[in-house]
Parts: sequence; structure tokens; C-alpha cells
Amino acid sequence: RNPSNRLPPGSLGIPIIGQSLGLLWAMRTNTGEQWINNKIKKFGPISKLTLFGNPTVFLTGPVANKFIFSSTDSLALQQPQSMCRIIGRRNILELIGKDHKRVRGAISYFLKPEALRKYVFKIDQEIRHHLRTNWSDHNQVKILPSMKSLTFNVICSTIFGIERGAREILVQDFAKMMTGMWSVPVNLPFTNFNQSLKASSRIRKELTKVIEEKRRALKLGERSSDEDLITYLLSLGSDNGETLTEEEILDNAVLLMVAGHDTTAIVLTFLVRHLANDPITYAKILNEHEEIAKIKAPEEALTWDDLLKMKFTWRVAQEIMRTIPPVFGGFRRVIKDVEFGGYLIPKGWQVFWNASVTHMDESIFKEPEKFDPSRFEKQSEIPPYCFIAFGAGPRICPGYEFAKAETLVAVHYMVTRFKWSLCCKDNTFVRDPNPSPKQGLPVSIEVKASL
Ligand code: HEM
Repeated sequence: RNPSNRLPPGSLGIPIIGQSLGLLWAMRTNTGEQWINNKIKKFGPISKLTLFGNPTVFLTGPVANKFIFSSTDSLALQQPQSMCRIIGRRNILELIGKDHKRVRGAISYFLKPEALRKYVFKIDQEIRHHLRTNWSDHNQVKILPSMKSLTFNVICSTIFGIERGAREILVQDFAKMMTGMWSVPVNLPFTNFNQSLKASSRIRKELTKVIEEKRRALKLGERSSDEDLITYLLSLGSDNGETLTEEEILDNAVLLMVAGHDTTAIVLTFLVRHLANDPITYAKILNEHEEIAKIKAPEEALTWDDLLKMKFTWRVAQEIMRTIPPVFGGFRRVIKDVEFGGYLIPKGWQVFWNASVTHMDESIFKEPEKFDPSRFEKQSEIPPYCFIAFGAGPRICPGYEFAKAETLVAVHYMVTRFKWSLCCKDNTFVRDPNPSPKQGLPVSIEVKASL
């Protein structure tokens, strides 16, 4: 057959622009899922279109997910150009093959349960401090910005060992850097992209100082290699080819700050919103946490073993992520011609995956519209590549356990020490590209017990 006849159905639309504006508009108006479903109705689960300048094949369903997440020899992860320039070209998302494995291995070491156990105390301290200073004396709190600040501080403290005073310099620049992450990469004064690049360069300067100080302390034996991720990365031996270059350490430190804080903040924000609207789930969660709090002194920090008891809470968080995936979808670059479902996907194109379509498939999740945390009671019954909030395959999110620990500790202190109600009953949200409730979700706060 003529190769062009083997391309998936659909239309590439106007060159370069294609259907990008339609998708962006749909995401902004919270109809992204509908936009995608219309496409599936019209062309089926495999179709072509043009997104963000590139001819693209959109694939959906567990078999397609497996193909996208596992075909590392024909597909490479693709981020918007703006993101690569802001975070740095040696960040893990840009790496493939041996380089990806090496950097992922080093980062994952710090995010595994064995290492995380040690940090529950630090996570606990940071979250209590945040709630004490930002919730306790306030009648109203905007949840999304509050959760973003909370998760940023947790990452700085646990992963980077950056103390409170030194973090404040980073916080503002970090917010500025995020604004241009998904912008058109035009570097002219006053474009979002330009502001982001400038903020990123200031963050890198600060991080370089942090790295230098840790290198010095490591040399003098004032620090052990497992105290924080940066010190660990600096200590890796060059003899077995494990070392990360200075550029890689810097780029991946920035990447981890980005990847590790927004997503968890979104889960916590939608959890707060859901609990305000669902008294039955709230009562069950509260009960789970009161049982744990009952056997601890008020000042006593949570431990890893306490977190293991918070099973229902994590099921609720997973159901939140099924219904509102923090990451809407993503792209892979096609590095060599490849076939899927009888169609040709040519080299140079990109492949687009989306989590919602699979998460809302009634053949996988019965009555998908219903909020039902019990779906996650038996994880093994959920078929592979069906719950993809954290991705899957060799690039599955290495921060899963970290996000889980952070979410559980935060929920514990929020439900046992505070009560809240929504100030704005409007339940809609926009995707920007991450889901954000209107006005950042303002809630009225009542203190139940001190922290
Ligand atoms: C609820 C919270 C989180 C969600 C929903 C989430 C989601 C995801 C998803 C979907 C991917 C895969 C992207 C793809 O294959 O295209 C990913 C990758 C990644 N995530 Fe997360 N993430 C979360 C928290 C975190 C945290 C806390 C960290 C670190 C502290 C982190 C670090 C990373 C890194 C480094 C990658 C890239 C892995 C690689 O390319 O090998 N994430 N995440």
C-alpha cells in the first residue's frame, strides 16, 4: 500500500497550527475530555492531527498505552521546546538510553521507600510548620497556592536539604519560572518565556551556590552522602560510570522541583475540594486518621508505619487522580518509522497520550462517573496500563512513593486539626495546562486542635 494510505484517519488541519488552538481552548474551558471524545467518535481510537507544530498521532486505550510507554526504541519522551530551554537540556526528560538509565537510577535511589522512611519526620515537620503559619490564624485560605507552597517546601527540605531562610529566595523566582513553561518560546523582553528564562537563570545561580557548599562539606567529611539528593549525586563514583556532570545535577535539581511539587499540590487541592462535598468519604477518612492520632502524643511526628495504615486515604487520592488526572497527557517523539494497529506512524511525527479516556472507559472502570475509592482496594485487579496517572513502563513516575507520603501526612494534619467549607460552590476548573479550580479554591477554615 502507498505509505500515505497507511496513515491513521483524521485531518492534519492547517500546517503548524492544526488543532492546537482547539485543544488549548477546550482545556481552558474544562472541555478537554469532551474535545478528545469527539475526536474518538469521529475517527476511532487512532487518529492523526497536528498539535503544537508537529504532525501527531493520538492513541488511546490500554494496548496503545503499553505501546507508548514501553516502545523506547522507537519513541522518545518529548517536552515543549520552552520547557527544555527553561529547565536545561540535560534534564531526565530529555535523556534517552544509557544516559536516562544512569540519571534515573541516581534519582530513584532517593525516592524509594527504603530511603523515604528516613524522611517522614522531615515531611511531618515541614507540613506542620506550613499549616501552623498559613492556616492556623486564618479564617480563609486559598488551597491551590497554599498546597503549592507546602509541596515546594517539602521538596526543598527533604530532597535538597535547603533550609528555610535560603529557600525564600527561590520561591518567587520559581513561581515566575513556571509561568513560561508552556509558552511559545519567543525570547523577547516582556514575553512570559523571557521572564521564565531570567528566573531560571537566577535559580540556577542559587542552586550552584548550594551545590558548591555541599561539595565542600562532603570533601571535609562534614556531611554524609545520604543526607540529601544533591550530596548523594556529588558523591557518585566516576570509576563505574555512574557520575552525573555538574550540568546534569543542576538541570535535574530544577526538574525535580518542577515535577515534584505542582502535581502533588493538585491532588491535595482536589482532595480538599472533594472532602468538602462528600460527607461520607470525609467521615471515613477522618475516622482513619483519628485512630492513628489517638495513640500518639500531639507533638509526636508520624512515622512510616503510621502511613502504612492510611489505606483508605490513599484510595481516595487515587480515585481523585483517576477522575482528574493531574497530568492531562503527554507526547513522545517518533525516532524511527513504526506501526501500530495496522497504521504507519512516520519518523519525525509525535504521539500523544491522554489519561482521562482510559480512566473513564467503562469496560475498565465500571460506572466511571461514580466516585468510588473501593476500585483501588485490590490493585492487582486493575489491569496494566489502565490507571496511568503516574505514567507506566520505564519512565513511570519515580516520585510515586514520595507523592504518596507527602499526601498522607498533609491529609492527616488537615483533617485532624482543621475543618473547612468551600467559599465558592462552583465545581468547575480549568486546565492551564494543569487542572486549577476557579480562584485557587478559597475555603473557610476552623481550627479544631493546635498543631
Ligand atoms: C501526584 C503526584 C505526581 C503525579 C500525578 C506524577 C505524574 C507523572 C507522570 C504521568 C510521569 C510520566 C510522564 C511520561 O511518561 O510522559 C511522571 C514522570 C516523572 N515524575 Fe512524577 N508525578 C507526581 C509526583 C512526582 C514527584 C513528587 C516527583 C519527585 C520528587 C516526581 C518526579 C518525576 C520524574 C523525575 C519523572 C520523569 C521520569 C523519567 O522520565 O524517567 N513526580 N510523573
